[in-house]
Amino acid sequence: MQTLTRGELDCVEIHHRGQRLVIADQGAQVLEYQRDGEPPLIWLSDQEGYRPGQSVRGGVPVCWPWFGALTRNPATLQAQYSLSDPPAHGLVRGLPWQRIRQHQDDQRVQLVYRPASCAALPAVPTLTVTLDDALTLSLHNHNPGSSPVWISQALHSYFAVGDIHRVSVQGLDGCPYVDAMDDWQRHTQDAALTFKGETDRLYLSLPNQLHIDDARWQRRISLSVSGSRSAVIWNPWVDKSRRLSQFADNAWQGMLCIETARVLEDALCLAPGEQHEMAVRFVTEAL
Ligand SMILES: O=P(O)(O)OC[C@H]1O[C@H](O)[C@H](O)[C@@H](O)[C@@H]1O
Repeated sequence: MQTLTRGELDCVEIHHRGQRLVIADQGAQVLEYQRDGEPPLIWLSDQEGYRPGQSVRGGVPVCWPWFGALTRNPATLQAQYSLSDPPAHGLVRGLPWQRIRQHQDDQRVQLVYRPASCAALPAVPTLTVTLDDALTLSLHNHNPGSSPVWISQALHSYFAVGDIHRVSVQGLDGCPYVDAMDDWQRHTQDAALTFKGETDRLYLSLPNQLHIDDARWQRRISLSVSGSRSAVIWNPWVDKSRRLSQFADNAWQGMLCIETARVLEDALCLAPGEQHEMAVRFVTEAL
């Protein structure tokens, strides 16, 4: 394990059992993850400035304690805040986090992160990053207060793909989703998901495994999930790519976000003293 900087951000780089992982302290954001002999598994923008206070475009930003626009969240969750201009994706992705524990042996490396200050946060988030023969991210919530707390969240994972036109997502068949590109209407997924334009959907009632089949790179990425039944699937396609910060005009062709989440009616309500854990493990195999 070694420390390094990317732009103005402090990071750690880990090499373990044929894998390379880079994590920024800011936001406890995984930036890079690659397995020897494979293309990157996690996508990272080549237009990134790595600035304090600004979420890095790519990697795995932690969206917490709300996902997306606050106004798209359940009313009980919105009512917890009186901010004039609440940021998209919550409060912590541009904050400094601290490494509060770390462990390394021959089998695994584990790093545990928490925001440097939780005083202004509604609960306490902890991100555990575990690298054994694969990468597992686990987002833990604890409500230490005396009132219930509503939270929506996502591990906003940007996956690297060979060509988005030749990608399909398996495991969604029959699942309901809300389509942000269709006036937030509800639909039901029929068959595998393929990509033919801007895609921004919130899926519900998911199974605990999804697969990204990448025909160009002949690779399947499997996501094994616990503590979550929802995910956001996003590709900005042509026009939105031009409007996005830190994002090349053609970058949409080589990325896909599947964001393990607790959104919409899958949002969390933590009773006083309650804890919750949501985890996702990324495994690859040849197609
Ligand atoms: O630009 P950001 O705030 O990082 O958001 C990037 C994207 O995140 C999610 O996937 C949302 O569903 C999209 O609507 C949004 O464009």
